[in-house]
Amino acid sequence: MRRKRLPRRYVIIAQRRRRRIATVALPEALPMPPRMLIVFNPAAGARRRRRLLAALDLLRGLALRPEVAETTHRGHAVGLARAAAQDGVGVVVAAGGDGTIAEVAAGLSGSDSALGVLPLGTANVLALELGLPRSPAGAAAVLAMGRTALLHPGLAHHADGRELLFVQMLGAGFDAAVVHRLAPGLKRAIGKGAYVWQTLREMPRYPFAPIRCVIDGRDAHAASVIVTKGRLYAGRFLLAPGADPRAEGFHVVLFRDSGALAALRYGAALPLGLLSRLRSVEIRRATQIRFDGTGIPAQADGDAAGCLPVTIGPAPKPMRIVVP
Ligand SMILES: Nc1ncnc2c1ncn2[C@@H]1O[C@H](COP(=O)(O)OP(=O)(O)OP(=O)(O)O)[C@@H](O)[C@H]1O
Repeated sequence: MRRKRLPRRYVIIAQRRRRRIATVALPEALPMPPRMLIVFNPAAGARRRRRLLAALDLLRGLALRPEVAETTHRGHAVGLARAAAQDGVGVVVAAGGDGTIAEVAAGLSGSDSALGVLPLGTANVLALELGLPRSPAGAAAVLAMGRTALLHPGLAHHADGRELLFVQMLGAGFDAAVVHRLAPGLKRAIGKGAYVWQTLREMPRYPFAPIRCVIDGRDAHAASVIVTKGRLYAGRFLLAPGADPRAEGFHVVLFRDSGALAALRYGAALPLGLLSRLRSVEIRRATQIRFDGTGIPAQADGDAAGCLPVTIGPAPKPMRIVVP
């Protein structure tokens, strides 16, 4: 059967075995396309190169001519994005997972360039948070439309003067220990299952040393903590109802109980969406946070981020992000 040709203003956003299953209508006149750079992390997620090519096909079909730069090492995306912003590139797209998005966002921080996202990572939490389509074609259609919203990243200050920008979350304690010890090869091979495996391995050996927290000037203690910009964690799991990366401030999730059994309880409550209802879990809204606890690991947007102490506040300026 011959397939009917759609007018150019329609974009196929999902196709399975040559059968079109969803389309999206673009506005009659697309805005003048800005210069676009796609920063591609070949180490993120799985089947990423094929998915990148599918997105590029669609963007080129819409007369967009994105350039592509491939990262060669951790942290490379920061410099690539910064150079593009200084060169006047209007949209810099992070093609990878949350770690790549955070690096591109750090490079764009303070500039007028917008952040775009092609979700090619393992968990893609920010993409889920913002309702970005996971299919390469759908994400490309969003980039073509060019609608933006404000994103309010967080900035972590380490004791040695290092600063680290994060877009989704910063955790300290047990979940950070899991991230620190996770083998990248295992994550590439089995995706999110690698986190479950590593969590089970860490439970009996993590020492659960107490973390001293100062949250907007008020003291608290916890076995583990997560400062989050968004509602979700590790995919679609509900962590902090009401949080939104497009809003200012943070939600601080305090896990008060320590030990392997408590970690197991939290791990079981998360996929059931019950974490925020546990009595030993407290969620506070805040704008300035400090965590102390020498040697306790930290993670930011799913990547190892050194150890405590760390002070967290908002990034100096919000940034624009391309959204559906
Ligand atoms: N060429 C590269 N080789 C190895 N690692 C890289 C390279 N480029 C970037 N990285 C690092 O890869 C790490 C993982 O990237 P990213 O977080 O985007 O993917 P992911 O972990 O699969 O996705 P998610 O965070 O959504 O689960 C980041 O720490 C990033 O700095």
